Amino acid sequence: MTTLPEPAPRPAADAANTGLVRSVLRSPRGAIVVAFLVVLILACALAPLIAPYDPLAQHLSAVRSGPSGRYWLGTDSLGRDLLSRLLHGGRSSLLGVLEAVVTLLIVAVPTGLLAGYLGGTFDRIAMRVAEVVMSVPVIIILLAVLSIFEHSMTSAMIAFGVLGSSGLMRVIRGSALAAREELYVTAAELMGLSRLQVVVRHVLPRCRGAIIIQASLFAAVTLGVQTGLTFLSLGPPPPAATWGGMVADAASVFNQDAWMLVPPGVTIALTVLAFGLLGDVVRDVSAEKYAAAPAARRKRRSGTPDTAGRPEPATDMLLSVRDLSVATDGGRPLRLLDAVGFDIAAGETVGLVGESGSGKTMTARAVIGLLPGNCRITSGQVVFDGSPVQDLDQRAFRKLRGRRIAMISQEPMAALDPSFRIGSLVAEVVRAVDGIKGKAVHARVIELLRMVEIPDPEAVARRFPHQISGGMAQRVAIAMAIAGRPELLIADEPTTALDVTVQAEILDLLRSLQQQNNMAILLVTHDWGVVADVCTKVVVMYAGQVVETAPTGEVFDRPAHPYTRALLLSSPENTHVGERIQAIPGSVPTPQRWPAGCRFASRCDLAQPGCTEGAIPVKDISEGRLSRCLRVDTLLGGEARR
Ligand SMILES: Nc1ncnc2c1ncn2[C@@H]1O[C@H](COP(=O)(O)OP(=O)(O)OP(=O)(O)O)[C@@H](O)[C@H]1O
Repeated sequence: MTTLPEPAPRPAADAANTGLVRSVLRSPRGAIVVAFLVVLILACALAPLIAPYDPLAQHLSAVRSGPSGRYWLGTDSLGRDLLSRLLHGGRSSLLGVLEAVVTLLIVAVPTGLLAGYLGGTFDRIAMRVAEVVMSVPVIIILLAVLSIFEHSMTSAMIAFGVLGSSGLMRVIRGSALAAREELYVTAAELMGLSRLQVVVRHVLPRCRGAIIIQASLFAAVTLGVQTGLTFLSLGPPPPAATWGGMVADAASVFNQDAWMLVPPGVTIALTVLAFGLLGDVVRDVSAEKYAAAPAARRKRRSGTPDTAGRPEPATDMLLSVRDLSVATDGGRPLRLLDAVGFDIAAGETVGLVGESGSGKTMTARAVIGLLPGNCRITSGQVVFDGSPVQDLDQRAFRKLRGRRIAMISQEPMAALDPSFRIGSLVAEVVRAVDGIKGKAVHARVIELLRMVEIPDPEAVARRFPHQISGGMAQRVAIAMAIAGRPELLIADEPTTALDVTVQAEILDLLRSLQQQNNMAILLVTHDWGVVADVCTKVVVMYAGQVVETAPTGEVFDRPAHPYTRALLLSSPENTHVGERIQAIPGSVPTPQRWPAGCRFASRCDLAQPGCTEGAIPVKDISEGRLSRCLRVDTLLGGEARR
């Protein structure tokens, strides 16, 4: 194995991994806002210690005195010290804001995360409830609460937090929906992490920026509402010091003494501004961070694998897929996989081949129990090590996934969460699949990185995903996949995103891991070179069906389906320099347009009228060879025109 080149550091992406708090503090606006809020909160919290006077004490000899050495901000109409009242009033105001924001977060964060991540019924119910809550007139509810719990600002603020939560819930749901599409979230699921672990570790951090922004804007609005309520004497009754009450006192004597309005007015305005600005700063910093992070999104795929033939699963096989059909949910289900079937023996490498859209990925995902949310298995069986697994619920499947069956994808970089160091990502999987803790985890992480032949694993473990090369990222993804010592590894085009030299290294690595661990591999690929290199058997898929199954050697010599033959002829490996690639005319029909009869007929030069008249049965040609073609005898007899 050749040594991997040292990856060039990519400084532009460093920001992506800097802590959000540190990034906020580094921005001048952020530093000023945070400093202001910290000083204000501390001053109000320490009011009993630092306020110069009792906020209720009346100094009748100094009524409306204006700022002076004795009363820094002056006094009100009863001679009470404005600074002391401001500090004490701030305690109840800021406490009220805290109560509302905490309520908001308690209600909105879990609901939004679960609605976005789980989708389905929970999402629909949560969204309907949110719509109802949003349509409720807030001020009426607050007045009702205050009339029931007289002068209880805490009750009003909790009610306000609940009423405000639907907005934040929808924002978080949107972020969670987007995060759910990230490859690294899928990868975490594939590695066997529980849903809670995936949500807390990979989805929640993606929503963190949105949560902070919305919470700080909500704090600004809450302060305004609360001041309004205390202004109307609906909060703590006089003579208690409140910011709204101070504004009300000042307003009543505004014509005689305008100054009294300045201390509470400026404090309220600055505090509202600070909360609002904090949200802005967090938004800007988050935008920079995510602009720097890898933007790869998981592409939605419509897959259709197949294999038909023997109705009974082979009991001596590690994996036996039989008549597996997958369709979309909903009123008009759309069939995406049609009676797919194939077997994989322990330690065997099977290539799943076909053009884009033929259903390879869907098959792979059905095997590992992670179909897209809108798809489900409608019939057939997936038998793993003798037990049917197609009906297992997610909890039961998680015991298999990452442990006995693992998967790696074609975009390793996108499968690694950019916010965590490599060591931490691998450790997370090790903890989940091995149940070990402490120093043993680090030792296993290094062992795994060594197994995938990463030079200087200690150093690589400390790097972030953007600081390693694509080839090294794929090695890390393989290390995570083999952490649970799987018996079956599904590799979905593991080398597509890599350059040729690195492709060869990764294939070598897969081959050597397979030999060391007797691990079976289902290799999804477009590349006949890869098939020839590592696969013992080939399953060819077209438009949601398996059209041919054959030992690798035989498929190259004598393809038993016109589609396989056309695929081979269109492969660059079969084209000589200066020769045109023999592209297959037309394209794979989408599941909406699958024709009756042979789905390849419109592109096939051997097609005859009988080919389009009805479903084509799978023919057993010889030991290990199946073909879904009526003209297979002609094809194998060499009468084909090309
Ligand atoms: N969630 C989905 N809902 C509806 N159709 C889907 C969904 N995912 C995939 N499909 C459809 O299923 C078919 C097979 O898709 P699949 O991704 O399995 O193909 P593939 O052979 O793996 O292609 P590629 O090599 O491009 O990944 C496509 O027609 C695709 O549009």
